[in-house]
This record gives sequence, C-alpha cells and structure tokens, in this order.
Amino acid sequence: MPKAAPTLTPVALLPSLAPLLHEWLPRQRWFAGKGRPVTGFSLVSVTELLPGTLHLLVRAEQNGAAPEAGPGDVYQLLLGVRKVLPPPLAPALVGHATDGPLMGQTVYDALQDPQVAALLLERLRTPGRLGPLRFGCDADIPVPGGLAPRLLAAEQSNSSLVYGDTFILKVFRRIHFGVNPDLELPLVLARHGCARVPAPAAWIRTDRPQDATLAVLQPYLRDSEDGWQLALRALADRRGFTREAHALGRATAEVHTALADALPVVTLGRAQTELLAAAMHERLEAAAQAVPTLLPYVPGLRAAFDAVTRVAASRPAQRVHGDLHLGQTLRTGGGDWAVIDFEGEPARPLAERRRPQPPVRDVAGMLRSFDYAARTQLPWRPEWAESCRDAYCSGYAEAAGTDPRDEPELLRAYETDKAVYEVLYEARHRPDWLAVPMAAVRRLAQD
Ligand SMILES: Nc1ncnc2c1ncn2[C@@H]1O[C@H](COP(=O)(O)OP(=O)(O)O)[C@@H](O)[C@H]1O
Ligand SMILES: O=P(O)(O)O[C@H]1O[C@H](CO)[C@@H](O[C@H]2O[C@H](CO)[C@@H](O)[C@H](O)[C@H]2O)[C@H](O)[C@H]1O
Repeated sequence: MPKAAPTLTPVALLPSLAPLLHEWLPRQRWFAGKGRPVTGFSLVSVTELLPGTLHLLVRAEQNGAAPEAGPGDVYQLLLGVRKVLPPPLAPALVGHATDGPLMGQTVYDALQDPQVAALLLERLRTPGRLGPLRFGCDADIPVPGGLAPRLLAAEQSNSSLVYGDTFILKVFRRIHFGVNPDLELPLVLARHGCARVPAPAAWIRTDRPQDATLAVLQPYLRDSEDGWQLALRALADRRGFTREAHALGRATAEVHTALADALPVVTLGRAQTELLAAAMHERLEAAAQAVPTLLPYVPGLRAAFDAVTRVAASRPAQRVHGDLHLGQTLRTGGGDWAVIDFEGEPARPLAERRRPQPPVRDVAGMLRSFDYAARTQLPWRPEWAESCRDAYCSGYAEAAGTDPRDEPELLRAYETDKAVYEVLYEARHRPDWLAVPMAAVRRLAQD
C-alpha cells in the first residue's frame, strides 16, 4: 500500500481500481444492476479504514438505469491491498492492479479477511469518526472485544459477519442515501420495548456526500433457524406448519402494534388509495417491460389493482416491515419468533419504503412466502400453503384485533404487487426460480 495519503484520492485511485471492478462487481450476488452493462465507475468516497484496507463508496454507471437511481447505484466495498494474497484468501481476490498508485498490488474483498473483520469490530466498539465515517453505539448493549469473526455464506442482498456467535454485523452493499429503515425501525422498536426485533448495538454511518447507513451490529440469535428453512423441512417431512404460521401471525401483529404506537399512523382516503393503485399499475408496467413473459397476464393483474379503488373506505396506514417473508423470521431456541431485515424491498427508493402503508402489505408478503415454500417441492401441495395462510391470518387477527382477511381487495392487490416484484427479482437474481412467482401470476390474473 503506498504510504503517501494524497495518492489515495478518488481521482488517483480510479485507474487502479476501475478495470478490476469492471470484472468483479457485476458478478457479486448483491450487485443490483444485473443485465445492464456497466459503462464506468466513479469513487464517491475513499477512506483508509485500517492500514492496507480501503473503505470505498463506488458508483457503477450503467445504461438504462431506473430514472430514480440517478447516475447509477452506489456500492460499499472494503478492499484490502497486499503484495501477495495468502492462499486462504484466494476466493476473495478482486484482481491485480496494473495501473495507478496500486500498480503491482493485489486487491481483495477485505470482508473475507478475518484480521480485517476483527479490527472492524474493534473500531465499532467505540463511537467516533474517521473521515466521512461515523461510528455509533448503544451504551446499554456492551460489545466485548476479541470475538472471532466469520462471514455468512448466505445468499444475501448484503454481506454479514457473525462475531463469536454473539453479534452479527450487516454491511450494506448497495447504499441508499437517506434514513435507512433497517437501522431506524429496529432502534425505534428497541426503545419501545418490542423484543421481537434484535436491538442495534452499534452502527456505521456516513455524512458525505450525504447521510447514509453503512452497517448495523445486532445481537446474533445463536440457536435460531429461519422460517424458510423450517417451512421447507416441514414440507419435506410431509408435516403441516400451521402452529408455526399462527405464531408468526401473532409476532407480525405485535411488531405492527409496536410500530403503530411508536410512529405516526395516518388515514388513507380515496385519493391516496387511488395513488396506491396507480403505483401498483406503474410497477406492473415496468416489470412487464423488463420481463416480457409477464405481458399476457397484465390485463388480468390490473383488475386486482382496480378493485382497491372501488372499495371506498378510510384505511389506517403506518410504518411496516416492507419485505416480510419467511426468510426474514427467526425462531429462537426458546420457540419465539423474531423478525429481521427492515430494509424493505431493496430495489425501491428509500422515501417510498419509509412511507406509511396499510399493514396488510406485510401480511401479503408472508402469504406469498407460504406459496413459495409449497412450490419448491414436488408434488406441489397447495393445501399446505392454504392452511398456513389461514393460520397466519388467524394468529395475526388474535393479536392485532383486526383480521387481514376482512380487507380481501387490498390483500389481493398487495399479493399481486408482491408477485410482480418477485418476477422481476427472480428474473434478475435467480432465473431458475422465475417459475415460482409466475405460477402465482397466472393464478392471480385468472381469479
Ligand atoms: N440477529 C440475527 N441472529 C441470527 N441470524 C441472523 C440475524 N440477523 C440476520 N441473520 C441471518 O443472516 C441472514 C441475512 O440477514 P438479512 O438481514 O436478511 O440480510 P439481507 O438483507 O442481506 O438479506 C438471515 O437470513 C439470517 O439467517
Ligand atoms: O431477504 P432479502 O432482503 O434479500 O429479500 C430479497 O430476496 C428474497 C429471496 O432471498 C426474496 O424473497 C422471495 O424468495 C423467498 C424464498 O427464497 C420467499 O420466501 C419470498 O416469499 C419471496 O418473495 C425477496 O422478495 C427479495 O426482496
């Protein structure tokens, strides 16, 4: 690593990094712009986090980026720079720099380096600043030193490090400027005494070029298993899942109640409901442009959105999870359900994700998830999903005092909206899974 600090400016570093990132970045699971060529990079910020480790915010410029994305998505990278990469770090290789101040050096993904991961936790234990980076923590949740790190191998939208089976650090990959609900809501819920959500213990934010949340450390629920794995196991063993689904419904309702108590609840009148439906129509339009297999079903799906506006009623709207599915729930060793990942749907702008919404939006997400689980097994067992969906709604109704099934138009519209989102998501990230939401699309377009 060159010693003179001036060489680490964004402009100077770009010739070293751009050719490597061109190859490496689009191949990462969390790269959101798949299917559109990267036309260039710019370095939004560069901080020497540790000796030999650079913290970067990198903008990937792409053709055909969504208008709200501006000039291109911004990603957070921790890059290590070494002369030679030791063999255990070979999978972390980003590339060998052939130009600029890093010429002759090997660049790698430093989150895969246990030494860097350990030092990162050390840095998180004390609040303070480093260039544009701000380290914050909750003094009531002490984080011990010396916890051994391991990088989670999960298929994720972000990257997570588990420390000593005690804490988990989620490092956001695609950075959205503004208040990130994945820190905002768990902090609010923790302060409100809601034990369903692991409370943030420490976090990293930046204030340059704008405010953004970069990472969140939370207690790791060591003996937990996620709802998706549990559901798949129940299916494989030909067992029902209704008791679990019922308890999940209760847990969702408790989180909703706590959010409604802690943050504003608004009433959606007719005009706002029409806007909601219009947004769903727009998303369908955009998804069908991107994934033409959707096109034949568009008229049928539109009917679900139109139905929302025909039912005149004032509806309460509040902050919600925004991307609730079985994979966002953890059943602890004690049998309680916890809810994680309040980021919302990563593809949507932050302002939209932070808007108050009818709580059935989350219910619809979970209902879709039971359908997803049932569809992964052969023979397909629609009655398994149906019984879970019912049990989940009953559990929700018991704890919330309102039954989501009493709003069938809205529930159906949100299920349709979610299935459309899933089609786009799968087409971009897991084309082999596209048939799963497409089956729902066919059903929802016909009903
Ligand atoms: N507090 C936690 N305790 C135990 N495991 C967790 C915790 N938070 C997250 N995980 C695990 O990490 C995975 C990814 O976390 P998540 O917040 O969903 O990240 P992403 O937004 O990248 O999908 C989850 O599926 C879960 O298995
Ligand atoms: O967990 P993330 O925030 O990364 O959410 C994204 O990825 C999810 C898949 O990992 C995706 O969820 C879809 O697949 C799940 C099964 O893997 C299924 O349970 C969900 O119902 C389905 O929506 C999620 O939509 C996406 O935002």
